[in-house]
Amino acid sequence: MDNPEEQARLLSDALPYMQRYENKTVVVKYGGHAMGNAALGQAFARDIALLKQSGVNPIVVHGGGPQIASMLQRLGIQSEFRGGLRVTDQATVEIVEMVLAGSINKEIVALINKEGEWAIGLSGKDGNMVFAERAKKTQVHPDTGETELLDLGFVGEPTEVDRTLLDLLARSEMIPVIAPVAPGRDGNTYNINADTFAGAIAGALQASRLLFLTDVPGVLDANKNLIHELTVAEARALIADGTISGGMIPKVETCIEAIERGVQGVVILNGKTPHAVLLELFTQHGAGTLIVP
Ligand SMILES: Nc1ncnc2c1ncn2[C@@H]1O[C@H](COP(=O)(O)OP(=O)(O)O)[C@@H](O)[C@H]1O
Ligand SMILES: CC(=O)N[C@@H](CCC(=O)OP(=O)(O)O)C(=O)O
Repeated sequence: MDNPEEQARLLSDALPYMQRYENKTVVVKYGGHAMGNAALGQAFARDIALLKQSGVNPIVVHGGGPQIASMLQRLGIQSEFRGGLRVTDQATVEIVEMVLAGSINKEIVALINKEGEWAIGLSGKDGNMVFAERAKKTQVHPDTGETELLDLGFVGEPTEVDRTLLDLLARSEMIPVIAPVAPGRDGNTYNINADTFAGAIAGALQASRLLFLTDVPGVLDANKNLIHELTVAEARALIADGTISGGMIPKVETCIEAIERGVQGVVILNGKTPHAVLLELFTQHGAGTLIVP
């Protein structure tokens, strides 16, 4: 773009938004489906670097469901999902930790560092940041109609979040990049759904924004049109009437919980749109669905 007038207009439109988020914490959940190709990954890393350079305190929580699936397949380990969560035995949790806290985490760190920033890769285990307990998910048995506890193995729910390390990093040049794995007080390692993990971190930090980068433009209505803004009550109604289904249910439920914990606004947006994070935070109309109290 060479037109100086257009450049000036863009800058003057963006500046008030940049000031609005100065010194504010923004948690970005980078989903495995949003990690498309190398160019998109670099555009994401650039957005995170630019947020830090604009005075925002960005925190990245990443997933990696598809990447875990392909590694399990390569190793010949069967895997299944119940209630949207991966049933995780001892062999699986070792692979989950290896893929999430090992390869994916370091790839994202390297991409951000390539943009001239100082990212640091962590999991819930570092600095006693997160402790988890065995997830207590229930489902209604299709034959008996009784509510039963799902046996998901080492799938965890965050029960304690200590913000000491994250507060320290916020005062430094470092950008935390966190894998959703955490220890239990029982000595086990737990696999935590990345949306749930990001919600817990954003809640503990009372974040200004929590962004969920996925592979759809946001929450879609019954006619598949993007809904730009939803209240908690409207979101609940869309779950109840079936407009929101599948993987979008736990995502929207996590949004609602995060708002109830004090996060000011949660956005679901398409991570496959280049520079989705910048467009969401620094333009008037944003890019996805904003869920507000
Ligand atoms: N109302 C809806 N609006 C948007 N997506 C929906 C809706 N209902 C169900 N979905 C599904 O939810 C999916 C996103 O959830 P999920 O696959 O778990 O994302 P991620 O892996 O990024 O965490 C979409 O790809 C879409 O198929
Ligand atoms: C318990 C559980 O299901 N954990 C997820 C963790 C990764 C994740 O959530 O990744 P996405 O955000 O890319 O889906 C898993 O094993 O796939």
